[in-house]
Amino acid sequence: MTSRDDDDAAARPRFAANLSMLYTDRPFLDRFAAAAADGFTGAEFVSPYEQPAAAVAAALREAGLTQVLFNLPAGDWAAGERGIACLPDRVAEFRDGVQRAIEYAHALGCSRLNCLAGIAPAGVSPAEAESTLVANLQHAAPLLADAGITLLVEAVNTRDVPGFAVPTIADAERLRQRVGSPDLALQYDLYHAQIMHGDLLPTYLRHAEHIQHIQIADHPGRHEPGTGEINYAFLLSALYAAGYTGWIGCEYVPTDPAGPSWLTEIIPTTETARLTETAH
Ligand SMILES: O=C(O)[C@H](O)C(=O)CO
Ligand SMILES: [Mg+2]
Repeated sequence: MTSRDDDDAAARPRFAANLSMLYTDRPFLDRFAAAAADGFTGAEFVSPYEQPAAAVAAALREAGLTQVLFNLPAGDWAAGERGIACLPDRVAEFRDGVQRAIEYAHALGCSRLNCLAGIAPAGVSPAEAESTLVANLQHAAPLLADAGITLLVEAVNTRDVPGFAVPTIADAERLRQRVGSPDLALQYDLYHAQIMHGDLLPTYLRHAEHIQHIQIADHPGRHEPGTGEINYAFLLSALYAAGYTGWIGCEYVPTDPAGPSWLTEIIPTTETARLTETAH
């Protein structure tokens, strides 16, 4: 497995709008067209399951977007759940969710699904939560691979989500190795990584071989690039110069009433790409 997205050999950024965070002033199915009008070519979101798959597929098709990613069913989001994969008493629900996710992914032509590990509840030891997570991923990864879908696991920062079972990408990589499946890859969310440890480009380079999807937002605030401390002009150039050819999921809370003008302002340049050579 490599970090390269084999369906597109050209090293140029491709941006997917996260429709759970962007365009939230309109109904979910209307967000696809809004994203396309603003220049996004892909879509991702937390969960399509509240809508019939055919309705989501029609909105995607009419907008001319590629469905890049969504999550396996992640529990009761409104109640604060952020995945159920590490919960020992939810294994049957997790496994049902894998089948449901495959159906939606096929309807949407989506080839990546993210597993949110969840928050280990009080009364469950870290060892038991991790064994549950490992067994669930060992169950899901080959099923998805047979369906033509790559399973990803994402680290989420523990300031926003206290107790999240996979806090850093190094933890995600240890988990990937323990699962031992060639069909499990990593999702690298730069916002979460900035909060947990920073060192964003060297961290990418350390794990590049297994990273199949990247998400972005600035910090602090989780707003669009250009609003905080992360130098996305440099980073995006450097990621692609280092061989990443996948999608960039734009998973941020927008503040600019004019829309995503940063998309045309942050354009990777050969000058910043050159700097990656010294970043290893
Ligand atoms: O929280 C995240 O970063 C995940 O990517 C997600 O899907 C929940 O928004
Ligand atoms: Mg994310």
